[in-house]
Amino acid sequence: MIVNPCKQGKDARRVFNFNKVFATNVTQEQIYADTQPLIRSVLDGYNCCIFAYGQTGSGKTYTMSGPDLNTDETWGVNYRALRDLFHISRTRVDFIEYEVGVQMVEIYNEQVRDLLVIDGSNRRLDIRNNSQLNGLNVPDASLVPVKCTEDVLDLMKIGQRNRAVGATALNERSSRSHSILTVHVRGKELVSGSILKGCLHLVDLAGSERVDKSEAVGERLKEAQHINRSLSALGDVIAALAQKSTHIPYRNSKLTQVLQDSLGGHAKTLMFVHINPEVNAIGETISTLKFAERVASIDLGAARSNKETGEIRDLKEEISNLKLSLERKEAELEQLKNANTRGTVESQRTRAVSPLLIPKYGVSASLKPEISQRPVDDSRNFEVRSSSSGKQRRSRVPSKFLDKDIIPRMPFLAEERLVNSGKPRSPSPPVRRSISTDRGALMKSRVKPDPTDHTPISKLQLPPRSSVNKSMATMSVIPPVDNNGRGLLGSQEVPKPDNISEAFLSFQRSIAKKVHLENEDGQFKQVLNVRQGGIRKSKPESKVKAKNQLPTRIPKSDTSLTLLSELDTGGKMEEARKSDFSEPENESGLNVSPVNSTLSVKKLQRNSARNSQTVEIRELGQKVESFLSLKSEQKVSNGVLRQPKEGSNSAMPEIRRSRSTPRGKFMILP
Ligand SMILES: Nc1ncnc2c1ncn2[C@@H]1O[C@H](COP(=O)(O)OP(=O)(O)OP(=O)(O)O)[C@@H](O)[C@H]1O
Repeated sequence: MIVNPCKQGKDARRVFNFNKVFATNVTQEQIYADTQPLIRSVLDGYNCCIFAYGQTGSGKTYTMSGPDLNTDETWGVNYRALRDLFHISRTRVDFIEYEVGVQMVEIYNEQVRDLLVIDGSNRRLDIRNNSQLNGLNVPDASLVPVKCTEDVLDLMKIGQRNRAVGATALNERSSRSHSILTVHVRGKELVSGSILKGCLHLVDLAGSERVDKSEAVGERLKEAQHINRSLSALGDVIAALAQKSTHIPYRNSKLTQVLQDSLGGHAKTLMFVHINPEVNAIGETISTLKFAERVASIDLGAARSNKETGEIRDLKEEISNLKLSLERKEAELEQLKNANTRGTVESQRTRAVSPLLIPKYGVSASLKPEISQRPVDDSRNFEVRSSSSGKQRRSRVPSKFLDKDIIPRMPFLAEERLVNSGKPRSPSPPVRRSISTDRGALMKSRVKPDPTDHTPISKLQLPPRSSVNKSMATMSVIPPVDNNGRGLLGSQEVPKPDNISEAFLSFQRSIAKKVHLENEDGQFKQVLNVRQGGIRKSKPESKVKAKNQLPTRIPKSDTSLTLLSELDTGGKMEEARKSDFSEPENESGLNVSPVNSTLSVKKLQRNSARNSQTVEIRELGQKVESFLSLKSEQKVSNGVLRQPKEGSNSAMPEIRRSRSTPRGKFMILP
């Protein structure tokens, strides 16, 4: 209870609640007695923090360090704590092996300085709040191992000599900085091998002061401002912690940064609050006690021991090793990605150059489907189909589509620019030009020809056109070439109908051989049935064989063939089929006159002319008409209808050619 003698009644009394109140007559040993459990906790692997707070001249340094180091009776908490620490560690020597190290820093004018230096250097130190450092918030500060109390005393003397102290009106030896003595303890349990890590922060804060009372000017005033500011930041942190705020403003001062783990972590924290018993200091006393009351309301939760069992340590080591391994793998993966990106771009260009790798209709087992099927000049679509991710897409995009942002950074294209400088470009169309330019560049980079030879890609000699007279299966691997023997690289052309017709005619011949009609009349009927969409009904075997030869195209082709045939002939073709053309199989055909047959063929001719196959259908009509005329003449002359065994072979190719027309046209549809 604080009694203000200047006031009367209730206003003169203020009551505060604390864990312990020490009167002016208590000894240093009595004060330390309540602190000792924390020291034991440090040896058990806990982090602890003891700091002294109060206005200037209130006795903080007296409590923490003591007035005289030469007399152990007046030793403060720091020495007593370390003395106890060594004493307790010695009692555990059979179970735990301890190592103790000491750091001592000060925060002066918002700068962290090492107090355990003997060369007088005032090096600024950085603060790193990392729980892995286990209290080493200032890792660059000197960490001096100590074995006994004498070692600690020697270090304390060094630290006190280095600490900034100045005389003010309130304290002739006023601490102008916050002093932090950190004791690091590491214990190893001899039986289990477990590791205990604890640290103890012993903090002697600089005292808050009213500048008008301390009469601080100049450097003292600046120090006082820094001190008050940092203590205000400490008050903000304490208030935020007390209110369980989501944001704790640790970073507002070096002091709160250094003490972050102790204030808001899993440490055991004790605060000595010093007040000045003088009546004229009652204002500062009441404000200090209010602050202390707030600090006392903070619930830090359960403290946590830093004890690592053998398993945990092994797991941590394993995690650490895995992290290192993962980092290495990621680095390797990154290198592979970079290499793959370069390789893919080059490979893409390589494929574009080779005529064997870009057939429009060919199928190569070594190629991916999207590559073999893509239209050569549709590189953008190809890219979309062949890429599953943006990265791949970017790496595989042909350069002509990305020349605005990627090409300038590619060295081999820069090389190309040098090669092509001063040379006119190929006169080919724009689309082909862009493609041929890339290919030409790549060819140069791969083959390394004579540097004076800058032949455009459009003039490259590609393999000559292969024969198409074998079968459709061989046709599928034919490199696409035009009539001049050049490859169809980058061209939007489609093969000319003549070539396809020839190729398809070869295929039809092959089909015809496999069907192997026994006689020419059978062949004749076969042709007619095909023309009228009846091949599936009359000769299902031939269709099956055809399917076996064309695994992908035939089914579609057959369907379309039927549709096209019906479209070509219409219902009138049915009449033609029932009339003269079924004559060899139907005895009633004897009644059909040549005139009717000719009329039927002419009707077929007219219907066909309405469609796109006019020329070939007309030719077919003419051939059949002449053939029927010949038959009519024979029939008239002999009076008996004979099957045309002789000479029919010579006419068959022509008829087959007409049969192949719709199928061939279907095949070249894109
Ligand atoms: N319990 C005490 N018994 C006797 N003297 C004391 C006691 N506490 C403090 N003093 C004396 O009061 C004076 C100021 O004490 P001290 O320097 O410890 O105050 P401080 O809070 O550290 O001040 P500052 O914040 O300015 O550093 C000292 O001369 C010290 O000897």
